[in-house]
Amino acid sequence: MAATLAPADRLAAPSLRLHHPSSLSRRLLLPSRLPATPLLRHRRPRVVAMAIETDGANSKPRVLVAEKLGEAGLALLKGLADVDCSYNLSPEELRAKIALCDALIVRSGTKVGRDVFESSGGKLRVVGRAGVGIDNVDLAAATEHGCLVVNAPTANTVAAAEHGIALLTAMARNIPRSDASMKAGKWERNKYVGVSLVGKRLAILGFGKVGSEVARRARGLGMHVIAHDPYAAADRAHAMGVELVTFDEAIASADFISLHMPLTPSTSKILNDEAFAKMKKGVRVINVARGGVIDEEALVKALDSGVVAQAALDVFTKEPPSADSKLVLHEKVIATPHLGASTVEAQEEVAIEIAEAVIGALKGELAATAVNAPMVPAEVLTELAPFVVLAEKLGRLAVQLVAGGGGVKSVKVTYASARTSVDLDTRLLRAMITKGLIEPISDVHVNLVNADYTAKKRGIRITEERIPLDGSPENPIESIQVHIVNAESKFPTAVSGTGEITVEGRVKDGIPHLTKVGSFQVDASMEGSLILCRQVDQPGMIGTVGSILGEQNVNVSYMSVGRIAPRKHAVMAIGVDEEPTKAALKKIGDIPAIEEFVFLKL
Ligand SMILES: NC(=O)c1ccc[n+]([C@@H]2O[C@H](COP(=O)([O-])OP(=O)(O)OC[C@H]3O[C@@H](n4cnc5c(N)ncnc54)[C@H](O)[C@@H]3O)[C@@H](O)[C@H]2O)c1
Ligand SMILES: O=C(O)[C@H](O)COP(=O)(O)O
Repeated sequence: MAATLAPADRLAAPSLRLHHPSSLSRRLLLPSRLPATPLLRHRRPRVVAMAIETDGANSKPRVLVAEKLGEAGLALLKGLADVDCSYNLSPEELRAKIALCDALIVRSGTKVGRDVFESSGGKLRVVGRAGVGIDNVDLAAATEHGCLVVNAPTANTVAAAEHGIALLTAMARNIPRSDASMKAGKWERNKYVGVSLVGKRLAILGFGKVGSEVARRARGLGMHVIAHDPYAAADRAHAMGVELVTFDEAIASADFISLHMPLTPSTSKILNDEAFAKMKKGVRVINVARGGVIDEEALVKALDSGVVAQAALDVFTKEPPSADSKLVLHEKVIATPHLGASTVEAQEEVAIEIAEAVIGALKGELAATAVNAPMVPAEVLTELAPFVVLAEKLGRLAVQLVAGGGGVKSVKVTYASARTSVDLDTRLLRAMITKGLIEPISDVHVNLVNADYTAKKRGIRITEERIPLDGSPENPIESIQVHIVNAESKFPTAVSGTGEITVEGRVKDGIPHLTKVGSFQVDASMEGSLILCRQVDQPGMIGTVGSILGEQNVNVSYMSVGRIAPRKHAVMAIGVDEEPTKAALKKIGDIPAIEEFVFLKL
């Protein structure tokens, strides 16, 4: 009985060119030779495999570093690539340069929009965001163009949290204004009376990496910390002495509100007129997340009305804000120019983290921290490597069996495995089957990033099923079957009893083997090219076909015959190293006992 797996929409999709599968599998097995940063060492790597084609065997990839990056990261990049550090590029300059670059590294100051991907002409393979927030990168456009986006998600967490606390305390004690007053020669002790933090209620909105580090520090200051985060685990919060509450509860009861969520369509302007109206009068707001999560006009009104007593802002909807920004100039606002990640230590760590991710991607090794591709644990990737090759070859084979070559709308993939679906991560395999299905019939380069997107765009629905097997789950997969549903075949024998074009493969001694075509069992190692014949099962067929190929100097790498019953019909799979001429193929087709035959490239 087949168990249905999760739907095939788990991949975001676009285009890194994968190398030939056999080289991909070698790459998947290669350990990274790069030094690990302390942070990376503590993390369990989640990875996505992809490989980059460069222009020639000796040419180095070219990396454009468009914003200042720490020296240690630059040094790592220079070990592999030609590095062009060009800062403060105009959008036109960036578009002009990008067509020459395999990778682009930015911080939050560079907008990497659709225009950038379009201008790259397909050369750009990876965008590295040297920081956390990827709201300045058009992820959909990256995915559609098959460009991997990686970020550096952990290296600046502490720096951002420390900056949040610095803003909170500086605001509460009027440090910036009293400092400015003193520098102006004044001594205004009564004017700058602050508020105490101890016992005050701090609401953290977004209890992720930065939010929880802020919470930890605020607890140390004696604050009562609550948090709102629809996706955070209550027990993790509880263990830190933080209570998770609803959004309304958080904003209505807080003395201080600190924002730590990403900017997304659902968090955009989450603090708006309506939200400010629910707040306790005299609340203080800190934002080191993204300017766009606050409706800045609404905040100015709330400051003017006294609902918000003070605001401390590191980030702005438009960066830099205009010189006459009412918000920045407001006397109740303290502002810093997006300095959350800007410590010496964080920038070195960020630079190393992003350089490693980009280099990994450029080498076709394991790229950690992919944002727009499924991330598969390294051990799973290694274990599945031979099946990755098999999966692509089965897809490639199946689509070549379709009459006309293009009429694929529905594909069913069946994995026979002793593993439960929870223990069998098939995203990589599905992506590679998709690659195999699409590349022979189009000029699109399919990879792990764009596989699902490309399939969807071409109207191909891919569903997955698992056939549960008894026995040891040590071998992840016993066999993979690719079924093309509702399609005519140019080799009708490939159509199984259920009416689908069916091919099945297994991995034997690390080598992918074709084990079934339609209802016929065969055993053919999947290398080079393949001739499939259906013939009357009679003596002399192997010799006849073999001598036609021999006359043409075509080397036969293997032959395998599968039959239903003696002297009835048989299917012969013949592996060939060279492509036979049309004349040779015609000669084979003209053998009277041959009923159907097809030549396939693997
Ligand atoms: N100012 C800076 O220099 C600086 C530095 C680092 C990070 N940041 C920004 O800080 C933010 C948080 O970074 P992080 O590393 O903690 O990210 P994170 O992904 O670890 O945490 C974000 C949290 O926000 C939560 N969230 C998502 N939608 C939410 C919603 N509607 N309401 C409440 N919570 C929601 C998520 O569940 C997640 O737990 C990001 O916007 C990042 O770009 C800024
Ligand atoms: O999202 C981030 O990592 C921070 O906002 C830091 O941005 P930056 O790299 O531009 O300092």
